[in-house]
Amino acid sequence: GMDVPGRCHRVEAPWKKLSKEELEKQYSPSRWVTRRGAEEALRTYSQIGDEATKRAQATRRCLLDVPYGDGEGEKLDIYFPEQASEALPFCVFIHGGYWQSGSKDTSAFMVNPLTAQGVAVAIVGYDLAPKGTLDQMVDQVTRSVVCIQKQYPCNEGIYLCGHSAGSHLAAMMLLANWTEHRVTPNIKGFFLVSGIYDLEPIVFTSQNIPLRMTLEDAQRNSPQRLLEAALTRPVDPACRVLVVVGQHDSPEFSQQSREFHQTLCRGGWDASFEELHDVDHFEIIWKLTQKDYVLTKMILRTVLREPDSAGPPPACT
Ligand SMILES: N[C@@H](CC(=O)c1ccccc1NC=O)C(=O)O
Repeated sequence: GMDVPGRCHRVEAPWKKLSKEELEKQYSPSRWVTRRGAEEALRTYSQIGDEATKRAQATRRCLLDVPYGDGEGEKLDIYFPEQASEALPFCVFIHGGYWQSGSKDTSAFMVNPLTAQGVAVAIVGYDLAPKGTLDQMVDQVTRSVVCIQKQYPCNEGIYLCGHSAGSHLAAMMLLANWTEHRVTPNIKGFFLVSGIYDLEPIVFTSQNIPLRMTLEDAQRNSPQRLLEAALTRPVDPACRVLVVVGQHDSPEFSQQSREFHQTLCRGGWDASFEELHDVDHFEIIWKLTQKDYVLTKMILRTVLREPDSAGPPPACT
């Protein structure tokens, strides 16, 4: 109908006007790569992740398969800087793969450049669909963060980084209720890379076959929707949120990131948005293996920013 000025109305989401074929294409990241074919892009992504993980395990002190729960898939890997210390910043990475592919064992992209600068990196494993549901994955990531806080109570900040579906899981931590876990993680920042924040359109694509999400499941697990509805302000106003998307991500992915950033700003979060020049959905993350890549530098600049000396000393047992 006609928009009534001054009235409260919701604009129909643009994706609802797309044909089934177009919606499927918008939510198929590999169909938007520019320098190689779809298959080759996916193969290269796995290969670079695999090599980076082998290199990290061969050259860094690490704890592999640390359980954060009783489930088979509830394990994380932690990689440490050369300089041993209890008071380290931690970057926690949640891999992508549409909640149905990928593994912590092939996702140590950022480990070498970050640990070289004194940042510990944790790579989280979680139960993929169809074994895991969205609700279970969100709970698993929540418990993995709790586990790191309990294991390293003197940490100098926990920074959550997620890619694509992993960025969705990371974003859900903006809304986590920590009180039931009897610990509040020292989360100081989020790096949300090429993520999906409104899951509703996914329900109508082939990606939903193994996920088996109902519309209610999608709504309950959409940080975009939850943040719009939340009346709460961020617990820590100093917590930074960086929302990034690749120039060659699909228009729908780009729009999801822009809208989520706007909603974060309206909710009082210290959020910024960047579209990264000349990278696609996969290059944006595999280039984190390079210390001079723009996103590697953004992460390091944020994590290594001078610690706040004005605040109270960290409660450390
Ligand atoms: N079949 C998907 C695969 C995919 O989307 C993907 C693969 C690896 C890492 C992240 C991905 N996307 C979102 O989580 C595609 O069309 O590219």
